[in-house]
Amino acid sequence: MFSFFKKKAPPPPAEPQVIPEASPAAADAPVVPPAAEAPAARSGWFGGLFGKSEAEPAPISAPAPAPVEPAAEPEIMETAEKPTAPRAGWMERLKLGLRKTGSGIAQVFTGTKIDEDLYEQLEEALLMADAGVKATEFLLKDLKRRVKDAKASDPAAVKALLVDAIAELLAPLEKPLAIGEASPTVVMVVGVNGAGKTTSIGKLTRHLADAEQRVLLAAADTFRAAAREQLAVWAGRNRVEIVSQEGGDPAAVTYDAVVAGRARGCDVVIADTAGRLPTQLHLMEELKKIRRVIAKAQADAPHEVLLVVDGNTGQNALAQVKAFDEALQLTGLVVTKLDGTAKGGVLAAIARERPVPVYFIGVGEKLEDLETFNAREFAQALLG
Ligand SMILES: Nc1nc2c(ncn2[C@@H]2O[C@H](COP(=O)(O)OP(=O)(O)OP(=O)(O)O)[C@@H](O)[C@H]2O)c(=O)[nH]1
Repeated sequence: MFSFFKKKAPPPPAEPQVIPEASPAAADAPVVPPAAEAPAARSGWFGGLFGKSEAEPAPISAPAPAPVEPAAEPEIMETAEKPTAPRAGWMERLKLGLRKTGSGIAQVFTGTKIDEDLYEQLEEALLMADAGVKATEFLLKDLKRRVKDAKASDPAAVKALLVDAIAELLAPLEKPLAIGEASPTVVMVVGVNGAGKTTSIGKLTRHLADAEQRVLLAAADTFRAAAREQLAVWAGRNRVEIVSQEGGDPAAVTYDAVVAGRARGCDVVIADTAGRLPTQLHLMEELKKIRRVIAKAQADAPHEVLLVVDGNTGQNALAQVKAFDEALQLTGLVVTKLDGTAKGGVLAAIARERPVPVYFIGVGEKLEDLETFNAREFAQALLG
């Protein structure tokens, strides 16, 4: 398992870089090289994550230079790099973010009696937080048992037992993203429009690059120029390479990227796919094709298929998890926008109904606003 963030000063902003055309000869796929500067020491957030040891850092050789030209900078990046006042600790941000979800639940425990009324209010509060019927029923039953076993006699003690119950329910979702067993580790990222895929890839790439991992991004959204530009800007900021192509087949771009990643000794290849609804069957077929084609480029890949879901969408997020999992056999989730949601209870619903591991949670728009998921901390933040 790996440890949580050690906050680092943000790196100086790099110039946005070109998105070159993907070449038919995959091994020679044009890539934008990372800026030729020494990578940061491996000391950060992903410290224990990689297969390679501290003593043997991954070799990072400078790739052949490629022509660069500036890409238009989308608004998001400006937000990401604005100087800000010192940030509250991420737990504070999560607590603040989940306050809208948690206040209704915490309110239940302000009385003096443990009675049926308390459990009814709690049921209502959990449903309002989008925990869903199944998880709500499960939690109520589990809580009643805990209260009986502990002979709890005041609501504050019941609240503490609810934290335990939620933490235990969410615990199966805790799993680290393993990088380093395959070379490269191929990560395919999917989700509906605007869920936060590209932003999360940017954040993840930053931490991988900080940990001396050589990353290659595949811009598999070949139709939306802004999406490619946004990814290119993240790539530039993170000093990593990118394979991109205007128009054409997203599967071909991804194939090129994986083959190029292998040829160039990259540690990680991350494919950013275009947003789509699971009801858009032809677009879901396109994702399946990308998945198949990745396996042709590298037999055991993709090693990770990550769904990015917007935590604000509550029960809809659960529906997305189910649909994308059925189509693509997800290996993990990134749950974004937990920094201001009234629907944070959806993680309980996911744990109960489709327990796909939550690798990361997004708690803001900035590069550092990505955290590994910890069930107990989440439960504590939820109930303040
Ligand atoms: N508050 C908050 N905003 C976030 C978070 N993650 C992403 N966002 C914002 O959500 C918006 C959409 O993010 P994108 O990364 O562009 O989403 P996407 O899934 O790549 O979108 P498409 O390419 O259109 O499918 C942006 O404004 C991000 O800044 C988060 O954890 N918290």
